[in-house]
Amino acid sequence: MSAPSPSDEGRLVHLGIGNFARAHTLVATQRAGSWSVSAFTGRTAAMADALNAQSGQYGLIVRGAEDDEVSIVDVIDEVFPADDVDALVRLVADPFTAVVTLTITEKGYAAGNDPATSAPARLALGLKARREAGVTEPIALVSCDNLTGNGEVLREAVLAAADEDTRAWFEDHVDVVSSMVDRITPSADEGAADLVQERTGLADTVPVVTEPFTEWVVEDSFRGRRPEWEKAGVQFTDDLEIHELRKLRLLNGAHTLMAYAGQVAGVERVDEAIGHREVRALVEQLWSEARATLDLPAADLDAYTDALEARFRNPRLADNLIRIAADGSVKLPVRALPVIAELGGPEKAPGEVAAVAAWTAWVTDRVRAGAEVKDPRADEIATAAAIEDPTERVTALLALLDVPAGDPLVAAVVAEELRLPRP
Ligand SMILES: NC(=O)c1ccc[n+]([C@@H]2O[C@H](COP(=O)([O-])OP(=O)(O)OC[C@H]3O[C@@H](n4cnc5c(N)ncnc54)[C@H](O)[C@@H]3O)[C@@H](O)[C@H]2O)c1
Ligand SMILES: O=P(O)(O)OC[C@@H](O)[C@@H](O)[C@H](O)[C@H](O)CO
Repeated sequence: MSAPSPSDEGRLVHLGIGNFARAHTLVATQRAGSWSVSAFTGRTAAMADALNAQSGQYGLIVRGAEDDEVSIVDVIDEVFPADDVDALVRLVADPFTAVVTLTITEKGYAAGNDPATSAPARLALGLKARREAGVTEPIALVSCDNLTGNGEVLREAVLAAADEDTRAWFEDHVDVVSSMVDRITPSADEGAADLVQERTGLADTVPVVTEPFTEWVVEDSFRGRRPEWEKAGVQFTDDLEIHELRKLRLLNGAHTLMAYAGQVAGVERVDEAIGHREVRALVEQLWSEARATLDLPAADLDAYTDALEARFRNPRLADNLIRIAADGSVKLPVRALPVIAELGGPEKAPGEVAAVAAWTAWVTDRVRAGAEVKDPRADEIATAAAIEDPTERVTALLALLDVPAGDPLVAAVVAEELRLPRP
């Protein structure tokens, strides 16, 4: 860990320094070279303490189907806890800072206007300070979360929390950039720290395990400085939407379905879920529906889903379904429900209906077993899942996804729950 080097061309501030940013966007930033990185945790101080104790370095294990490649990533200058709002305000106001990237999870964008609990609100305070400091160079805010139009979602969240003068200043001084990110990054397994120590000598309490595949497609809309991410294979485009939809509907859509249907069927990992005959059949069905909404050549989509299947089958990645199962109430409304609507209703989209039914069945099983459901609406989910009558229970659960009572999806989900594979 160090101060910015005199040869650095700018500073990137990252918000939400979890596993994914350390496996993907920060690796690309290291490869681009010549940029200083300051990072913030999303909520607790734990990752800041851990990374600062090892000078910002960490081990990266790229886990292929056959073997591991281990290296040290050394791109971070300093890590701050999320509640160090003064540090964020100082860094965003500093003209040397030109880019802010975010991996704050989907729910982080709906966290409201209180800087104590909302990253977009903290960013709004930083932008206010940048305006007051008279900085003229545009700063780019780059969302790297799994949301359609993630830049637009970020813009709305920041503007909702900003004061009137900053809102007026925003368009001329802030670029909000959407991006599609892809690299499956599970939680590190217990042997990861030993492997890093053995291969690199680094005593690492927070190693990262990821897959060999990596893709980052970024909207080409920066007016100010940015890292030369092209050097790391990043693609820039004027038409991001199709890249986003392809990835979110085929990869994340299948992940979401497997997360719930796989656990309901009694398996724990993604490779087990895709290897489960009936769960795999549901994934095939969901893919055929999602493909019908994507304006891409069939051959490209075949190649994409074939590659996805191989990635899901990686027997060494050990990606636990419970990781992917978090926050269903936030993801299903932007992932499954739009495909159901675009295809003309539940009867036209049984694979997407299965994803919703697998969620209602899974949360019901968890609540009744007294197990945790990680979700910003966990309390409401617990109340709804405890209802005895299946139609009333599904109605109450789907209301949390903004599906009105009496919608045809309710009956479709009640029926589909009974067809889901069980152990
Ligand atoms: N892991 C992957 O395979 C992967 C791949 C592509 C994209 N992503 C995106 O990255 C996000 C983070 O994934 P990860 O693997 O790093 O998870 P992680 O659990 O390792 O890290 C999550 C980060 O988000 C922060 N966070 C959580 N809730 C927040 C909130 N309400 N407000 C602000 N920050 C919050 C956490 O503090 C942490 O820094 C995902 O939600 C997804 O949108 C992940
Ligand atoms: O939290 P989600 O549902 O957006 O994502 C969970 C996984 O699908 C996700 O982390 C993938 O591993 C990732 O999107 C692959 O690039």
